[in-house]
Amino acid sequence: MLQNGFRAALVQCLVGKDRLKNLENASNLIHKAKSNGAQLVALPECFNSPYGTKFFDEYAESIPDGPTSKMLSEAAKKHSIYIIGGTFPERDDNKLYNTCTVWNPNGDLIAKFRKMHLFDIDIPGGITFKESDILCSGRDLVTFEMFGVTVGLGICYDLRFEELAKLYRIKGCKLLVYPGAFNMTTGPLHWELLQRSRALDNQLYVFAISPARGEHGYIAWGHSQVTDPWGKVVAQAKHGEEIIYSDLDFTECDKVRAQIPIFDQRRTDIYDTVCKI
Ligand SMILES: NC(=O)CC(=O)C(=O)O
Repeated sequence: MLQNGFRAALVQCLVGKDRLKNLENASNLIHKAKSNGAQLVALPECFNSPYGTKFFDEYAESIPDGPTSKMLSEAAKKHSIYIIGGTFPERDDNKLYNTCTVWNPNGDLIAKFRKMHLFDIDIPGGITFKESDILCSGRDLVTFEMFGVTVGLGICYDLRFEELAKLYRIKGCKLLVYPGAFNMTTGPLHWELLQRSRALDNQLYVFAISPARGEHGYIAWGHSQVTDPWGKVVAQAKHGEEIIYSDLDFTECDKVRAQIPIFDQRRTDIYDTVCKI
């Protein structure tokens, strides 16, 4: 255990159409990350299925009953680590969600976050995507504790919404984790910039974990990334299958917060960010 934090591994796995192969591959990469000292392993958005509205229904599982939950729970327990299980389509009460699950070293499900802002965009000549054709959006901010640190969850498009990140900062988070699959249109300009912005605005670590870039269907940008509370990119993957590691030191959050105290300097007498839950 590091003195002021822990070692994290971001697993940028390649995802195909075969659910069981996807699970086996993720499980092998989790094993590898643990062998390299990871205490937290994080997976990408839609790691058990291709990313696309036509796939969500077919690959959806109820949580924690399906094979994807089972693999994540068993891997967390076997390796005695925390796992942020990327996302997979969740079925609940005949509705579908894009959902992130978190598992503790006993294999228990300790958090579940449903994508709050659905990815509905239309860039002519670039990309058109409408998650809301099939998915419902989540309504809850979700945090959990690990090694004394409060962690907040978001998924991909949620990264674009500063209000969500600010609410997590207000709730005491020092790490925000976004499994995400940006694409070849938005990825080059926005992926790194958005993560650095959320990290700098809120003076916390940000993780974003992408699938590796495939050749068919929705092409993910890749470049999974760790950004520190100063807004510096401290680890970044290329676009293929890869694991990146980062030794986190949460005293960096305390330092930047003390040295540049923007949180206490906010003019909440003029404006405010209100958490309604
Ligand atoms: N896939 C997403 O949810 C978001 C994305 O690709 C983008 O915001 O760009």
